[in-house]
Order: sequence, then C-alpha cells, then structure tokens
Amino acid sequence: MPVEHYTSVAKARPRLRELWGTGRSIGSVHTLGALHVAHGEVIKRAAGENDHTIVTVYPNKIQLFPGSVYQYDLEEDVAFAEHCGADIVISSDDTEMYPPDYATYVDQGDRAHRLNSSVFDYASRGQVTGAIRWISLCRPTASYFGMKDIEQSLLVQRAVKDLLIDCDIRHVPCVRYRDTGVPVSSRLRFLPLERLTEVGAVYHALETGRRLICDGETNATVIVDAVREQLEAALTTFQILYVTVADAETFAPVDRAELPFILHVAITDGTITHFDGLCLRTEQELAESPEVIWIP
Ligand SMILES: Nc1ncnc2c1ncn2[C@@H]1O[C@H](COP(=O)(O)OP(=O)(O)OP(=O)(O)O)[C@@H](O)[C@H]1O
Ligand SMILES: CC(C)(CO)[C@@H](O)C(=O)[O-]
Ligand code: BAL
Repeated sequence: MPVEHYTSVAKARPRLRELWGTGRSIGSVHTLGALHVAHGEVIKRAAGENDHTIVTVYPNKIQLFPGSVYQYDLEEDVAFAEHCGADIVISSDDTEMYPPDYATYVDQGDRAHRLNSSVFDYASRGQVTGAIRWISLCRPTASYFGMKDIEQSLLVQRAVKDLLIDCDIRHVPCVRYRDTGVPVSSRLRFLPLERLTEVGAVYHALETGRRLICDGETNATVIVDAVREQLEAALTTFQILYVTVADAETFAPVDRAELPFILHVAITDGTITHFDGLCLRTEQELAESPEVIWIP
C-alpha cells in the first residue's frame, strides 16, 4: 500500500478515527522535517513493533529560534518515511498549528529550563508541548523518541505519565556516525567533515568522563574539569557553553555522579549550537556506555 499523506491535522482526523476503531497497534514518530538516516532508524523501529506507523512532519515554531526558517522538502520527507515503513504521514503548518488564539503549553517547572533550555529557554517547553500535541492527535499505542535529545525524550515521558495519556514512550538509542561519533542531526547536515570531526570531540570527551566515573571518580567537579580540559584542547571553531553532571529526573546539577544521571555538553560557534550527552541509568550503561546505533 502506498503511504497516505494528509497535509493537515483536519484532513488526518477522519482517517485516525477509523484507525482507532480497528484496535490495531499504532506507532508514532514526530519530526520537524528534513528527515535523515537517524529518523529512518526511529521510523523502522516503530514500523517493526506496530501494525501502523504514523510519521508527523512539522517544524514546530515554538521550539525553534524565533523567526528562523527550518529548511526541509516535504515530498522528499514523505517518500523517505514511506521507504522506512511509515504508512501514514501527517504534515501541517504554522497557520493550522498556531492560530492567533493559541494558548496552551506544557509547564514542567525548573527542569524544562535546564540542559539545552539553559541556552534556549523556550526549547524544552516547545519540544514537549509539540510532542504532546501530536501524541494527543494520533493516540498511538507507542510513540518513539531518540536519545540524541535526552531532555526531550525524558520530559515527554514525564508529561505523558503526569497527564495520564495512554501511550507507551519508547526511547531509541542515539544514532551516530561511526567515523566521528557525531549524532546524526538536521542541524549539522551542512558541516564539512573537518568541522564534524571537531563536533565529534564532544562525544569522545563525554566518553572520557564516563570512563573516569566507571573507574570510581564521583566528584562532579573533577569529572566536569576532565571533560572540559579534553574538549578545550580539541575545539578550534566551537566554544564550550557548559559541561554538567545532572540528575536524570530534575536535570539539576549534582555534586556527585550517582546513577541515574546525565553527563551533558553544549558547544556553539555562534551560529550552530550542538548538544550531546550520555544518559546513564544503569550499571551496564555506566560500564559499557548507552547503546548506540552506528552508521558507517
Ligand atoms: N541521531 C539521532 N539519534 C536518535 N534519534 C534521533 C536522532 N536524530 C533525530 N532523532 C529523533 O527523531 C525525532 C525527530 O527529531 P528532529 O526532527 O528534531 O530531528 P533532528 O535531526 O534532531 O533535528 P535538529 O537537528 O534540528 O535537532 C526525535 O525523537 C529525535 O530524538
Ligand atoms: C517531537 C517534535 C516533533 C515536537 O515538535 C520535536 O521536538 C522533534 O522533532 O524532536
Ligand atoms: N529533536 C530536537 C528538537 C529540536 O531540534 O528542537
């Protein structure tokens, strides 16, 4: 069956009602567009675990830099989603998603202003509000979120639980390029290889931090300093915004690295801001590093 593409929420609704009536399982993947190989992995996982797979494509303006334009080709995205196993794609635009009387946002207190949102204050609130709206629309059995975006994946899980939404949030491992360690990301797609290699230094420094902790160091200041030192030596065109050891639930900085916690880094070149992190929840993740889907 060819993919069904609904170009608005309004057009998708009748089909969604029909789908719920069948009682078959639905997996959903929500995206900003400009789909790449990592989205492909997330979509394949949803398609492998469900009878139907819905992909949404909409560059959610409340999580993006105000006034910026997210470059994507909708027709290419629809074809790629289909290729990866989606049977329904829903797209929308600012006019439909944010009419002038739009008023509702997910509020998760201080935790939504930490990690990436300590740099872009609106990011987590926008990401979580965006994700919850799509989940509310699609009512999937399970919705899939990548661990590239640690804070979003954990905050969406928190919101779904707190708002009593009947949906299983499934975390998909971060998809990284094997040669550099860089997570596949729409925002990095135009970077030449030498700058991608520089960005990859973040992952290698995070791994240094993890190994230090694994060897018994728990003092967060010592860990942050070690990660910082390695990064400073490797960065030439980017600067460090922060290196932090944070609680895995509240994202507040901690004095001691005790499971579960997040080791998180942000760097910027003034135009591109890159976040990367390790969410360490178990002894196994601490010992072996969180699972990665490696792209050759
Ligand atoms: N490298 C990746 N590994 C795992 N999941 C990913 C990866 N890239 C994107 N995803 C997941 O795909 C979903 C949609 O992400 P999104 O459309 O924002 O792509 P993106 O590449 O993260 O964009 P951007 O680079 O602008 O942040 C999210 O759940 C996100 O975590
Ligand atoms: C889930 C999402 C589509 C919500 O706008 C976005 O945050 C994203 O693509 O990660
Ligand atoms: N998937 C990350 C959301 C963002 O780029 O805003």
